[in-house]
Amino acid sequence: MSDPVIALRAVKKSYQDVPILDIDRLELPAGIYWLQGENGAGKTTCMKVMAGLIPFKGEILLNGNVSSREHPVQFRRLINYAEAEPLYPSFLTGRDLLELYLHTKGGNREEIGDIGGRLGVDIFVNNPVSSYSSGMLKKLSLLLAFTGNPALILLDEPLITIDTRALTVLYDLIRTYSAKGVSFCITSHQPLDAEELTVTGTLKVAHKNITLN
Ligand SMILES: Nc1ncnc2c1ncn2[C@@H]1O[C@H](COP(=O)(O)OP(=O)(O)OP(=O)(O)O)[C@@H](O)[C@H]1O
Repeated sequence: MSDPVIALRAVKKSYQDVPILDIDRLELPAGIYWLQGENGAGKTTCMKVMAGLIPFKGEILLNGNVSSREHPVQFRRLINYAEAEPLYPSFLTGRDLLELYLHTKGGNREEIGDIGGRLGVDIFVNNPVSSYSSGMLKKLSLLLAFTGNPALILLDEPLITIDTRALTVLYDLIRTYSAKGVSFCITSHQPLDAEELTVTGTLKVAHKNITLN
């Protein structure tokens, strides 16, 4: 059997000594996962931990052997994260950020250009992000999440604020990338459209733990 795309081992996360996550073991085979939980349950914290963006105790393995502890650079190259409410330095343009991501994460420039066009990011990509609406920021963050060659893409509340045309494009992108072997973990308080996406499983965050159904 193939290695899980992500495996959490004894992962603990606290903020100022307040425990938020305490996950003994979680292994996810490749697929598309819907991460559920009440407000404040720890979904965003879990994504930031998985993405290696905030300190935590324990270890996470990607593709069976890339360790958050031992191979932090390789680890971050294999996982992309789009925030629920993205914030970028206001003086940068979307193009600056895109170039930075393509430079650091790599990936197919032509493909990213095509996705930018489909999401409608190309229209405003040369403007400073300070001029973006919340939906424009969201579209940019989603585009950035598809740069590089990730094994796993974490999308935090991707359905909110984007228009219906972009939503259709996003569902199509998730299906296409999933067919190419990329896994997804998606938080959404709204149900994911079952006609657009077949999820592999649902993950529930509650009582500091995550369970897979
Ligand atoms: N930087 C921080 N400092 C202290 N506490 C934090 C911090 N970020 C989050 N928390 C706390 O951690 C808990 C989990 O927050 P988190 O944002 O992960 O929840 P969530 O499941 O994503 O919630 P929501 O559905 O409302 O977005 C909450 O109790 C929150 O108050």
